[in-house]
Amino acid sequence: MNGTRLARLKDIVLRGTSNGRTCTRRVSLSASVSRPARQSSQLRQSRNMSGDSCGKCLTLDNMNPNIKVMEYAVRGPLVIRASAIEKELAEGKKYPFTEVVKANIGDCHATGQHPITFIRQVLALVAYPELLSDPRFPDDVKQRAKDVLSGCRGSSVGSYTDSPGIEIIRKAVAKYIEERDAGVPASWEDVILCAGASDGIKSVMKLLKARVNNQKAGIMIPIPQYPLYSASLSEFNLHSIPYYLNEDNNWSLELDELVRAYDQSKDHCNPRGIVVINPGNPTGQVLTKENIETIIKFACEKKLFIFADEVYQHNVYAPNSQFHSFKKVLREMGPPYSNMELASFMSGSKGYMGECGVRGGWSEVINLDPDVKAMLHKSISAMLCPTTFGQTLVYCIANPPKPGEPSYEKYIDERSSVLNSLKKRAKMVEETFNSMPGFSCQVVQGAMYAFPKFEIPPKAIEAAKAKKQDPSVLFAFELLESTGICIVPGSGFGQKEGTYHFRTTILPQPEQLRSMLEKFKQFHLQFLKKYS
Ligand SMILES: Cc1ncc(COP(=O)(O)O)c(C=O)c1O
Repeated sequence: MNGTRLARLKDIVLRGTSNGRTCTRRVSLSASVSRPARQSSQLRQSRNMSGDSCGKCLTLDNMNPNIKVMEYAVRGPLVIRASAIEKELAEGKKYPFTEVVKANIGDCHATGQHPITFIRQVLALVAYPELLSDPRFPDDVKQRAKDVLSGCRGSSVGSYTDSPGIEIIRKAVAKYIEERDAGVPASWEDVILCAGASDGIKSVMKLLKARVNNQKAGIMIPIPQYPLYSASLSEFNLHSIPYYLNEDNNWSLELDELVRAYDQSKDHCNPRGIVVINPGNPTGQVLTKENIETIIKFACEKKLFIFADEVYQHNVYAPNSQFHSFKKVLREMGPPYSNMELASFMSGSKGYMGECGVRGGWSEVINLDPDVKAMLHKSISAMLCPTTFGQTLVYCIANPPKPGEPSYEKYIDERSSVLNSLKKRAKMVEETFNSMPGFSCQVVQGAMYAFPKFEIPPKAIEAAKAKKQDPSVLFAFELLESTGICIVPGSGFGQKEGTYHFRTTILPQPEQLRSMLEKFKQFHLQFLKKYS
């Protein structure tokens, strides 16, 4: 048969022996593979099976190198150790503490936050529509559940939905955005529902080509950053261009630094985008409108795609801070800025909802070239659809109880109680760290974290060096082993050379947080003594 002729192949079954046992493997080959390619593939497979006795096809040597270089500190080695300690405690092993406090991750319900009743009731009804006639559920809850079910094929959340999400929910999100942005129009066709903001961010980021004009494409990211960004950039083989937030000015984002970072990156990459996290994680700063205008002007001049991570838009605590969406500011600036490409991201995991495990969020992507937009939709369609529970959560956020509806008062009560308590905890954390010797903690204006700077004694730095660890990692491990408190070392987010930080959430409930901070203080004194 002609070697170049394409042959249509069915699945083939390969047989080999392993330790005397016969093993069989079904290998699905692509629909059109040239005959020589097929023969050599068969040969490789059979060699592997007989020679390497059913050895692994996928090894560290031949796997995707981009995944190997990925790091995600929020769930890194420290957290693995914390989980191991938790198990050991449950099995009766003795530690100088009785519980592990997971202050490493913004997982609200895991640290005792109560779910919002309205959200859970709507989720319950869409899951089990028989309850629609149950008098314990208020009418507005029933109506929201019916709305969602009417958008589901077969009136069941067990069906796939359109890939960008259920149309009535996308329309509700567009309306919500318009109201949030004081009437600046939003099109439902620019809204894409996603399985958490992480999913939305990655879907847009993967549109960027990894190499442009023979150079790696680069994305500007804040330092400190939320490690999803560095991890995703590694995964997509894109270059990180770090720009530093100014800690001395409450983690402000300054133009000079953007220009420096951009100019220095030009030798080794082709800058294509900029990520801004507002309110900031891990730094908790809330950008002013003027600040956002400056960033937009910079991005316009340098032709950068803007990724506005706005998942903490409900979490603003400082009395003189206010959330301004990038979309609103950009539209109000008029042309050419109002025509810039922007993707903004929102999540059901944060805010007053804290429904991290439900996996719901949205992206609003504006001014995209229509052909690119078609590609984005094609790309997400390969993943079928975001979860219907995640979409239902989004519907509850976008269409919450209105004044006069039966759930309204309880909803407002629960929502304000979560947000007011977070505000108090933000203050408590900031004040405690600022009272500790060698610590400085900026005002937690928003989000769910504090990122204090602290001094580490030279002997501890040497001890860390001997272990090939960043000193912030040594501190965090010792804190965990002595107190059960799990935080994330500053090195996981990026920190200026010679400075040491860590990130803690403000999420433990007030009593637990108070006791955690007390233990933290005592540990710190012991640490200073140990390494003095
Ligand atoms: C800044 C930021 N962006 C995105 C996410 C991801 O959120 P989600 O749970 O919606 O994927 C997080 C989660 O902590 C975050 O802090």
